[in-house]
Formats: sequence, structure tokens, C-alpha cells
Amino acid sequence: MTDTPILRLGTRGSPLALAQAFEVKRLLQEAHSDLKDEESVEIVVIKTTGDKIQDRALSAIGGKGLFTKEIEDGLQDGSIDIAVHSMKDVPTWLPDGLEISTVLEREDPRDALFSSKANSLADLPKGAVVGSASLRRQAQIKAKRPDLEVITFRGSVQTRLRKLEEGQVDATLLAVAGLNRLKQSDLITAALSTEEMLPAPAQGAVGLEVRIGDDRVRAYVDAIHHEPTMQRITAERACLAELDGSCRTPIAALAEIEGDELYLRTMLAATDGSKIFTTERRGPISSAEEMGRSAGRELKEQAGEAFFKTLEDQQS
Ligand SMILES: NCc1[nH]cc(CCC(=O)O)c1CC(=O)O
Repeated sequence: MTDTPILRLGTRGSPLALAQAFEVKRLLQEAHSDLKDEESVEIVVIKTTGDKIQDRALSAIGGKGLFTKEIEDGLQDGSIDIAVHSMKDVPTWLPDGLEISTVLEREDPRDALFSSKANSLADLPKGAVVGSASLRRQAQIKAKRPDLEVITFRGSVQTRLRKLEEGQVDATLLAVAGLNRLKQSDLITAALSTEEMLPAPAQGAVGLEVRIGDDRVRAYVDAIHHEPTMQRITAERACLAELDGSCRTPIAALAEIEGDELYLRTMLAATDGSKIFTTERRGPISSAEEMGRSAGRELKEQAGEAFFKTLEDQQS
């Protein structure tokens, strides 16, 4: 019997965030006999700025860490021991004293199309309306199908699918991983190939953030760590860091492990799809970080300073 929990997990309260937190709890309980008690691992729901603001595109609100800041505050003030995040939402720079110690095995990193009108982006009727608030998705849609109308579209997975059902849009895109974790993958019309739609850095990966040097907590979380996932997202996030990417910059990156090599594809785009820069790297897994950095530098050079200046102007 435990009076107080042994571990407190901090999470957002969306159905997807909760599903991820319960998965972490289940894995921790499976790995450690002293956590078998129901009360030994407590899930603490924390509302973030990103959850409070529902009426605007995140890119318009700006700022990094919209889905993570308040949860990190909980780590720093000791009210939680572990923050559970979608790694896609975690900024590349973490607050002092915190680290991503652990990642779960990655889910499917692809984006999924939801539509009753077509099974692929290419087959959508001319002029169809696609709802997405992600600049990365908007840019890739516009690059392939300039005739489509892309409208900003936010809310939880449930809200977006309801809007689609109501006919507010002809199609929307969501991460396959989210639907899989919610056990709702049957709602997916089609998963898009990574050639059609390159995913966001770290899409499909769940990460655990802890206080640096918290050996007690580390002893628990180390048992559920998946190193190949960490290697992949290290390369992807290094590219993002090099570009100083926020959710205002359309950036995509996907690293895959092929034998003992890492194969990294990255993309930087103008939001209207008028420019797409891509680069690839192949190298030893141990160079994940440097490969990502170098890919990011190359994208920066390809795009040139004028490109970043234009991005800034578009936002102001
Ligand atoms: N920005 C919201 C967000 N953060 C993580 C996911 C999906 C799950 C994942 O990528 O792990 C989503 C929703 C979506 O893009 O469909």
C-alpha cells in the first residue's frame, strides 16, 4: 500500500495526451513491481497555454513551448516527477535543469488524410477546401495542389473530425500516431506516403522530461526507453534547432534506421508552397546529431537570408 504516489506524471488533458500518459503509466507498472499499486503512479492534468487558446492558429500566437511550459513549471516546482509530451510539441531548447531522458518506441510517423471526397491529396476535387493549422502541412499541400484552398483549422482530434463531418472542409490531415493511440485508426481515409507529406520532426514520438540528476526517477524511466527512437528524433530535432524552427516555420524531417545507418530527409518551405527546399543525409547512427545540424545548415543556405526575412514579414 502506498499513501502518496511514488511517481507523478504531468500531462495535458486532451484525450490524446491522456492516452499517452496512461500508456507511460502502464509501461512503468509493467517494468517495476513496486509500481503495481493503482495509486503508485498518479496522472496530474495540467492546462497549457496551447490548450487555453483555441480560436487562433498557433503560428499566430507564436512563442515556443505553448504545450509544454506549464508542465515544465510543475517539474521545476516539484509538483510532478515526469512530464509526458508529444515530442513534436517540445521546443529544441529546454529550460535549465530539465532534460528529455526517455522516449517510448515511436508510433507511425506519417500524416493521415481524412476525407469522404478522395483517398489521396492528388485525387481531391479541384478547389477543394482542406483544413489544417500546421504551416508544414499547408506548405506541402499548396506545393502539390496550388488549386486547393487551405484554411486554418484547430482543436482536438475530435473537434477537427466533427468539423469535417459537418462539411466545413472537404479534407483534413492529422498524425496517424494520434489516431492509433486513441484506438481510432479506422477513421483514417489513407495514410500519406512520406514522399507526399514529410512529417514534422519527432512526429509520433512520446518523450519523458525529468529533472537533470533525479536519479530516483531515472531508475524508473530508463527501463522504458527506446534508443533507436531517440537516435531518429535526435537527428530530426538537430535540424530543427539549426533552423531555429518554431511552429512559424514550415519544417519537416524524418530519420529512418536502415541497418547500421541513419537515413535523414528534411524540408524547409514557404507557407504558400511556392518554395520547397529539401536535403538528405545518410551516415552512421552515432552521427545523428551532426547529420541533423548539417542538413539544417544546408537548408538555410539553399533558402538564403531573403527567405527568412520574408517569413518574418509575413508574420508581422
Ligand atoms: N500539435 C498537436 C499534436 N501533437 C502531437 C500530435 C499527434 C501525435 C504525435 O505526433 O505524436 C498532434 C496532433 C496532430 O498533429 O495530429
